[in-house]
Formats: sequence, structure tokens, C-alpha cells
Amino acid sequence: EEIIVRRTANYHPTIWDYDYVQSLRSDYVGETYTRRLDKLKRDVKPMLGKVKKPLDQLELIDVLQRLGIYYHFKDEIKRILNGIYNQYNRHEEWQKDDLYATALEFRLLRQHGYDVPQDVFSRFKDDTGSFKACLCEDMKGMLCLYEASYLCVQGESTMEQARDFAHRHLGKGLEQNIDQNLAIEVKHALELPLHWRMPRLEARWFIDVYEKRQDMNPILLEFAKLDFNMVQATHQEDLRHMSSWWSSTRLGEKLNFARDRLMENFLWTVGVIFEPQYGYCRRMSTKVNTLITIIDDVYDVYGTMDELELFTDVVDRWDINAMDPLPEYMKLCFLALYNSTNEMAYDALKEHGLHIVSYLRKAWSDLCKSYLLEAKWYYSRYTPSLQEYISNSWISISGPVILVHAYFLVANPITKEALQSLERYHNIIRWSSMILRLSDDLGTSLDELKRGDVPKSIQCYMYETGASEEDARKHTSYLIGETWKKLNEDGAVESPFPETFIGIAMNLARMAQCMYQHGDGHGIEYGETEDRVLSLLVEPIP
Ligand SMILES: CC1(C)[C@@H]2CC[C@@]1(C)[C@@H](OP(=O)([O-])OP(=O)([O-])[O-])C2
Ligand SMILES: [Mg+2]
Ligand SMILES: [Mg+2]
Ligand SMILES: [Mg+2]
Repeated sequence: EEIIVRRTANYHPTIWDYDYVQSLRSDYVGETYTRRLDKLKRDVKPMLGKVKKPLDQLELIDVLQRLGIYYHFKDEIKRILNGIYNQYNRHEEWQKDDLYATALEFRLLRQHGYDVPQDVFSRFKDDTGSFKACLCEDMKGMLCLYEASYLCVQGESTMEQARDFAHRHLGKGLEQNIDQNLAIEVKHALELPLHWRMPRLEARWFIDVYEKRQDMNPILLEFAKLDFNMVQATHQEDLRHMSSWWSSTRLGEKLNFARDRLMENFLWTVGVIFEPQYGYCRRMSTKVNTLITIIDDVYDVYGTMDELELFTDVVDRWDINAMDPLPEYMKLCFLALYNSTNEMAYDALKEHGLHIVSYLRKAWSDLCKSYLLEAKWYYSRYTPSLQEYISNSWISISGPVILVHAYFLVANPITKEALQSLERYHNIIRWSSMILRLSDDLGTSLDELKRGDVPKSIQCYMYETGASEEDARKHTSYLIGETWKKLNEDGAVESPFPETFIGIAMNLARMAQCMYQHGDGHGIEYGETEDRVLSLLVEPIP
């Protein structure tokens, strides 16, 4: 009888027990609050019509976005930005020599898909082509230039110059005694630029910052706090539902070698799409993330090569009659995957008359094949080149599975050209998945290598170039920045996907950088992730 030695990952049991999750309740439900919110919304809406000066319009839009309440006013915001863009080529007096105004306009227009040129910043350079040194007196403008520089696409040297120039002077500015509130915002930006931040966490943080601003508008502040707390109540309801589902599968108990991370798998979905009306998407995406998490551990930690070959084949055939040869734990995995996926496909058929099983099963089959290749590399002690590793691992990080499902969970109507772009994994999916992969490797590869796993991007780069681990990590971070330029580019051009889906793809990349900002925020639940769960999902804003 062959002795099977299985690795263990020593994942700690979840710190969020079932009864605690089920006990989560919010006061911010019911008519009283809905009526109050509608009243405040009616007070805020005319503000958008009243501001006439472009800079005031841009500042109001920026505040609404950072407070997390822009989604109530999407049409008004689009109309205003359209108007500003149409004036764009007439060099208006209002932003001529004002770095802050020019950078704010550039960032907001680029963010909303308008192709404004980088050479709008040329007027801030001296005759040697460097940014004028006197600009560093204007810390507010410098901060705005820094944030704007992250909306760049490939080959924009002025934007790279702007980012480095602003980064240098913002760092120096922190050593001087600049305004305290501005210093807080500068530190926040230098830690992670706004364009890369997870929207919900940014809203929670900015509401506190906004409250301290001299020009704070009390109506906007009350609206933002109430909306945050009511959205939190919706998220708690989604979470309670998925916690019951997860408990009913008993997979956490039966596959105890795998990560039991329902809370984090739900947190990912809040990062990807927080608006209250997308509860079904969050709930189904939580199922998808949870199934990915345990199947990833089947391939990374527990399965033998023979078992993994079998499982990959059964998923590819998508046939419950092929299950018999699977070991017990894989039968559980496959049938849970099969039933959950077919149930989502049934919902799509019932609600939209769409037959999507083939798209979902292809995504899962591609994922398992990419897992199997990594297992082969691990068992044969093979270290691929960085390029060879990435060509497989942008799929094995599960980005395409997450995004293909998300498309069907939000897109309405679903179009033929979008289906074709899904099937061949459109660049939007590839770049978002690559940022997810590179961020995940930065956060998880140390522990993965300790317990035994395929060499990750850092190790592949070290092996290929002889670089130190520190340089390899810097290179990985550099690649994240370069991939964001591609994502900015493909996210802004005409694509077969609806805006909501583009936002989801970008937010998946942002959520990855958030989850791994301080290490393995998915595997290790205490510390930053615990604080984030409490501030987003448990504690209402007072
Ligand atoms: C949701 C996920 C991004 C996906 C499942 C759990 C993750 C956090 C990650 O887990 P990890 O083990 O780090 O993935 P990999 O490195 O084994 O591909 C892969
Ligand atoms: Mg893994
Ligand atoms: Mg893996
Ligand atoms: Mg990993």
C-alpha cells in the first residue's frame, strides 16, 4: 500500500465564527432611513446643477466620488464632465497656470474614459523639459499631480516624470510643517495612490478626513455617513446569507486542510462591487471565491499528482457520471462546484433566457488545467522563466473565473460580441488578473514556499536573472505599475463590455492590492483584514 505524504498549510481556523456572523445586525434599515436618504439626495442633486465654474464642478465631483456617494448621481456627473471635455481644447483661463486645477481635470476626465493628452502638463515644465522647481511650493497641486499620474497609459513619459517629481516633493513636503490635514492626505497617497485604492475602504477613510475640512458641506457629510451605514446593512444581509450557505455545504469541516475564509471571500466581493443593488452578484461571487479557495488548496497543498489529474479531467468533462474514481474529498469538491455552477446557470436561463453553462465550465476547466501545470512544475522541481510562469499564472490566480462569472451576474443585456470577448479572455480580464496574480505573489509566496508550492513570480525572476529577493519584489511591483497602464488603456477604449463590468475588473485589481498590502490578508485574518472587516461590515459610522 503506497504511503501518501500530504503537505499541510497550517491555516489557522477562521476567527469569524458562524454565530457571530449570523448575529451581525444594523439599525440602518427601514422606512425612516430610506426617507431621510431620499430627502438628502434631493438636497444634494441641485448642488450639481448650481455649480457653474468648471473647477467647482470638478471639486464637487471629486468629493462625491471619494465619499462613495457618486453612484446616486452618475447621469449628472457624466453630463458635467461631458461639458467640460467639450470645452477642453479652448485653453480656459481657469486652469491656465493652476497645476491643481489642470491635474484634477486630467484625472477625472481620464478616469471617466476621456482621452485627454498628457501634454496639457507641458506648460508646467521649464526650458530644460523638467517640471518647474517652484511648483513644489504648491503641495495641493503636487498631490493632485501625483494622483493624476496614475491614470497614465504606456509610453507617456511626461506622466512618469510627473509621478517621480511629485513623489519626491511630496515626501520632502512631509518633513516640513505643512497643514496637518494635507499631510494626512499626502501620507495616504504615498502609501497607495487613489486610482489603485479599494473604493469602499477609501470612502470610509475619506468621510473622516472630509469631516475635518474647513470647506466641509454638512449635507454632503450627513448623506455620505447615512449612505455608508445603509449600504453596510445591505452587505451584512448578503454576508449572513452566504455564511448560511457555506455552513450548509460543510466543506469547511470536511476539507479541513483548506482555508475556511468565508468572511474574506465575501470581503473580496465588496471590494469588487459595493452598490446595494448588486447583492445577487456579491452572493454568487462569494460562492465562486470560496470554491476557488478550497480547490486552489486541493491543488497547492493536498492532492497527489494522480488525484489532480483525475479531478482536472472530471471538471473538463463536466460529467457527474465521471466522478466515481475520485477520492471522497474530491467528490465533495466537484459536486459542490457542479451544483453551485449549474444553479447559477439555471438562474441565468430562468431570469434572462441565457444558456451559459459552457462559458462557466470552460472557465473552471481552464483554471484547473493551469493548476495542474503548476502541480507538475512543483512535483518535478521545475522553475519556469518569469514569462513562462506568468503566461499560466494569470489564469491560475482565478481572475478569469471570477470575472467571467461577474459578467453574467451584472451584464444586462448580454451581447454576442461580449460573449466572444469573454471566451478568449479580453485584455481587460488579462490585465486585471495579472495585477491580481503579481499582488498575490508579493503577499503569499513566502508562506507558500515554506510549505511547498510552485515557484512564484519573485522566485522565477530571481532564478532567471540572479536578482536578490528584494530586487525581485521591486521588479514585481514595477510590473504591477506597468500592467495598470495597460488596464487604463484597455479600460478607456470602446470595449464590448458595459461600464459596470470594466469597473469590476479594475476593482478586482484594486482589491488584490488592498488584500495583500500588508502580507497575506486572505490567509491571515487578524490584523489589517480584521480591522477592515470591522470598519466596513460591522461598525456603523457614528
Ligand atoms: C481568491 C484568491 C485570489 C484565489 C483563491 C484564494 C485567493 C486569495 C488566492 O489564493 P492563493 O493560494 O494565494 O493563490 P495561488 O498563489 O495558489 O494561485 C487565489
Ligand atoms: Mg494557493
Ligand atoms: Mg494555487
Ligand atoms: Mg498565492
